[in-house]
Amino acid sequence: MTMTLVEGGPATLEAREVSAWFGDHLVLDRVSLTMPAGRVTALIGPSGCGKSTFLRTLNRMHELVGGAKLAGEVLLDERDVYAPDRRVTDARRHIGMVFQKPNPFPAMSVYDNVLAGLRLTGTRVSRRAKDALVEECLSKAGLWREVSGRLRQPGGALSGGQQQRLCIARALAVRPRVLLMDEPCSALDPTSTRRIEETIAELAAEVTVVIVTHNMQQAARVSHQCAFFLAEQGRPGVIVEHGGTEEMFSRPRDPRTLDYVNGRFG
Ligand SMILES: Nc1ncnc2c1ncn2[C@@H]1O[C@H](COP(=O)(O)OP(=O)(O)OP(=O)(O)O)[C@@H](O)[C@H]1O
Repeated sequence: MTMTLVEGGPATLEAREVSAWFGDHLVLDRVSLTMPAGRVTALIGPSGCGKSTFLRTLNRMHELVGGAKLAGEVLLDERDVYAPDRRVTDARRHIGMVFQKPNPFPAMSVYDNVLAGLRLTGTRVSRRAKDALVEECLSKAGLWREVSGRLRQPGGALSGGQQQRLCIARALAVRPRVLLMDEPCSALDPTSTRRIEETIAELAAEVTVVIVTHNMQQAARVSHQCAFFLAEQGRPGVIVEHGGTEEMFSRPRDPRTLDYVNGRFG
């Protein structure tokens, strides 16, 4: 049976009073944030303040950790991704993720890497549709021109930056409505970083992007809005302030935000 791929388009993601625990350790305390459709939201803040944990609550990856708990709601276009009738695989298909370290399947071809997510979701498509999808996703990830002649080579043979763009292409192939990126450039050289940033800018029109970054220039370059997380003196992480990126960098309301974006701590 051949199914057509479900078309999505960017969705608004809204976290309402999200708290997260590892065992008894509360690491996020009632965090609320709206990540608007088709925009890039950057999560910034010092190490250990809960940015990655927050990101993982958004597509139900937090619950994969033994002993992890969560309270609050995450709404994808107003529907709770944690609703009892909502399948966890649906949440993860609609809300894709790209990790800090590029993680393509190293022995699998570039072509098959792009399509790997379709297998996991059980989506079957014709050969011609697969070819078109591979080209489309690699193009959107800014990689097509570099790899169009080596689609049968293993994913592990690409450079680190190319591998990360391959992971972006793989995430796009299941047509997510939101793409979560956890420090996607931290393992990459400046040229590859620039390519990924260009890719993010191009993607924003069709997928909502939420990116964790320690690089303030990167946050300023790629995001439309920022949320500043902080966990003070052993307390759980909270959002101190969020708003338009330009405003957050030039005239934030909270002095701690100003200190952080100017590199005075963290
Ligand atoms: N798997 C885990 N088990 C137990 N505690 C964890 C786990 N993952 C994270 N934590 C704790 O949760 C808190 C938030 O960590 P998290 O990784 O979300 O912060 P972060 O802001 O993303 O940090 P960084 O910028 O260094 O990646 C920290 O105190 C961390 O030690």
